[in-house]
Amino acid sequence: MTRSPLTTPPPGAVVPAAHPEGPPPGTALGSHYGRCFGCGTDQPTGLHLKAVTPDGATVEAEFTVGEAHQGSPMLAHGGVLAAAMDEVIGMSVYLFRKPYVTGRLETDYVLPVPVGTTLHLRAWCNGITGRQAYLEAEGRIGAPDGPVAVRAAALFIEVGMGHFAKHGDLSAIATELQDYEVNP
Ligand SMILES: CCCCC/C=C\C/C=C\C/C=C\C/C=C\CCCC(=O)SCCNC(=O)CCNC(=O)[C@H](O)C(C)(C)COP(=O)(O)OP(=O)(O)OC[C@H]1O[C@@H](n2cnc3c(N)ncnc32)[C@H](O)[C@@H]1OP(=O)(O)O
Repeated sequence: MTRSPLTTPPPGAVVPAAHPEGPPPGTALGSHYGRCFGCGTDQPTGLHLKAVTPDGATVEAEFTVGEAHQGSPMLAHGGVLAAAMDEVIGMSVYLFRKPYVTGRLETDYVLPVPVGTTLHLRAWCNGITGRQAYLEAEGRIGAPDGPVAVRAAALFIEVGMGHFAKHGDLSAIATELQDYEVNP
């Protein structure tokens, strides 16, 4: 992965263990918010990522590139692929039971991805220090050990739930998120 210093964990960053109250290995993660573009089942124009955590600390997901995801004829749009990487990385950091937002997302596009392809996505944490979490993801074509088409590195910033209340929709948060540590 080509990455900038901004997404490279500094010395002293620690890779957290699975949270003791997190989902057990093998759990399907479902959607954190029904209208989410990445994973929401109530979002007709979304990516509908389906994710599982194999170990409580990383995420695996599948994303099938559809007709609506084209950038050039019958090939996936790079921004859509970046959104899929953002989503799977976001799912992985939320396993640590604190709210984070994407601060920076870097993407390497390695292979073209034709419409109809199922990308096998995997995301993991390379370290956390203070409010900064350093994460990485890859998308492989057709199988978990298929050729790598996309790689991403990200910096996520921990925020309090007040971030979503202040900038978003407080009532939706209250309805959808009863399961996360709340740090207003
Ligand atoms: C139903 C409701 C849903 C609510 C969700 C709640 C919980 C979620 C639960 C489950 C979710 C599961 C899965 C999630 C799936 C997908 C997730 C997708 C994620 C997204 O799609 S999310 C949308 C896009 N995202 C934004 O909308 C962020 C907009 N942005 C801001 O809101 C601020 O910008 C913020 C908060 C980032 C920082 O602001 P701030 O004032 O709090 O902090 P500050 O600026 O002081 O930065 C502190 C330190 O981070 C460094 N830093 C900050 N930003 C940096 C950058 N870009 N590059 C390099 N370094 C950066 C500084 O340099 C400083 O470093 P230092 O400490 O060393 O000085």
